[in-house]
Amino acid sequence: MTLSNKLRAQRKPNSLWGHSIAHNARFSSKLPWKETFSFGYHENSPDSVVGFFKSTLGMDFEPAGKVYQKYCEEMKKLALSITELLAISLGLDRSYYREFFEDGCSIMRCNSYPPCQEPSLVLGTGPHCDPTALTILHQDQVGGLEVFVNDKWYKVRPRPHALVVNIGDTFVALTNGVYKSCLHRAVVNRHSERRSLAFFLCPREDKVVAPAPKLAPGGSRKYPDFTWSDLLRFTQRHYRADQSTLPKFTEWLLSLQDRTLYS
Ligand SMILES: C=C1C[C@]23C[C@H]1CC[C@H]2[C@]1(C)CCC[C@@](C)(C(=O)O)[C@H]1[C@@H]3C(=O)O
Ligand SMILES: O=C(O)CCC(=O)C(=O)O
Ligand SMILES: [Fe+2]
Repeated sequence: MTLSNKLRAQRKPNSLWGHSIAHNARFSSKLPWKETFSFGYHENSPDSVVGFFKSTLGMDFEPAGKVYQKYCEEMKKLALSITELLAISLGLDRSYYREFFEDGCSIMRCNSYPPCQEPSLVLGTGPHCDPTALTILHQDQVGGLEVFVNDKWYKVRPRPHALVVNIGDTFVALTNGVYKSCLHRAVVNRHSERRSLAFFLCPREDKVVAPAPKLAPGGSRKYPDFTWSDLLRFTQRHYRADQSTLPKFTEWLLSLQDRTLYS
């Protein structure tokens, strides 16, 4: 993407969609050493991705838009199939989460991590759990994704034709904490640019995120009901997603409800 196209596709304030360099329009410190290009995918609008590419980048990008449209269609199918396995693992009907997510608008993000002369001083993407439900990541062969397990960072080595799948915060709340979201980050290197494609499965914005009754015996709830729109807005306007997004969001939401209750 040329500089003029990056400027044309620049992410607008309070919008997730478009091109961003280090998120410098949103953050003033700990800027991520990366560029991103993000857009939404909704299977009910079959040319939404192609339309976005053409409108933000011009007619020359129609072929690329068609490729990403097809990619998103396949990622959505795969993500819904993975939710069936997760439902079965929890003793729920296999279509339980498929029905919850199938009419959602997912987020597609292209990450580019330029090489850095001082890689130990920066991070491509800082430590975080994805606020979304499920992430399917395709990374190139450069390497840089790391997960935090048992108090240590481990490299997730790239494997040709393999995808990385991780659970996000929304799925934690949907399972009342039975599943945990994966803490991860992306480091950079001195010599090569690294690229990754992240497909984030999300429910429709007005869907209420609440666990199946079977997962909250006796009404024992770890998280309040919320909509995906509530959590998305929290990450875009109030809090930079990190390893504590869900507890901080819960605190924020309950304080809002208290204020509303007693105002
Ligand atoms: C809902 C989202 C917010 C982020 C993009 C999607 C899912 C992942 C989130 C993010 C990548 C987590 C790390 C921090 C973040 C600010 C980033 O580095 O891009 C997050 C995204 C965002 O807020 O734009
Ligand atoms: O690029 C990667 O390997 C990870 C990116 C990521 O975690 C994200 O975009 O949420
Ligand atoms: Fe992530």
